[in-house]
Amino acid sequence: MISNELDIEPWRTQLSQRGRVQIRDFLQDSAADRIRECLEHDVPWEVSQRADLALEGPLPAPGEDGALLRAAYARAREGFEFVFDRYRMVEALRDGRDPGLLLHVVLEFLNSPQFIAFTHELTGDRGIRMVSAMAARYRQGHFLNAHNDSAKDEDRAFAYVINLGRGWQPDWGGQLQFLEGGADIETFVPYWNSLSLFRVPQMHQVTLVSPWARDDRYSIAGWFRR
Ligand SMILES: O=C(O)CCC(=O)C(=O)O
Ligand SMILES: [Fe+2]
Repeated sequence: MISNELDIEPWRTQLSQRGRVQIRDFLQDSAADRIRECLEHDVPWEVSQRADLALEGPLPAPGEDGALLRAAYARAREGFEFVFDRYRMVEALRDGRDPGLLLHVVLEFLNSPQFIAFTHELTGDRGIRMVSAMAARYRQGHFLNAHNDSAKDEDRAFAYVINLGRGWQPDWGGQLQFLEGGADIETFVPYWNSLSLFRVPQMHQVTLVSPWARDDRYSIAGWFRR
């Protein structure tokens, strides 16, 4: 599934020195295409909002989610906020939902001995023993404000994002932006089939996807966990 042309060494060095790296052309083209097809056509998406605001009912159709977005923007003025669509891969596989969905195979691959060995080699952290995953779809106007990915009940060593928005352009928004003291220190544009990887905890955000973005910002993301 991972590109055969990937030379890990320079990325390992950059990751250990800077704590973050973006690797282009990460998956084999055919794997990226197939996963993207699944994300676009087969995944039963749900709205992801702050848990204390759990939205009732079905996902609003694109263009009919204006009220939801306006309310989230108002709350974002006051504190941490996010809106995007997600599919919880770990829970879905565990609960036997959506049999035959390609994402189940992806989750199994991410937890295969081969991929865990790859995480050890790339990060130098041999304590990593599992990879969590969720699929995400940021449509126009979606965002995820600053947070650091630390969790009380999970030992997250690194966060990863496999980006599957086609032909992504810098002016389409949806950038993964790293922050220090409230200022941006580095920005990763979510280019097609790139892997963004960074040490946790680290402040970061996903900026608003532009109204003129010609694709949705699809991704598979999660954590390399100890
Ligand atoms: O999609 C991204 O680039 C980052 C997503 C993220 O920060 C998260 O889901 O915690
Ligand atoms: Fe995050």
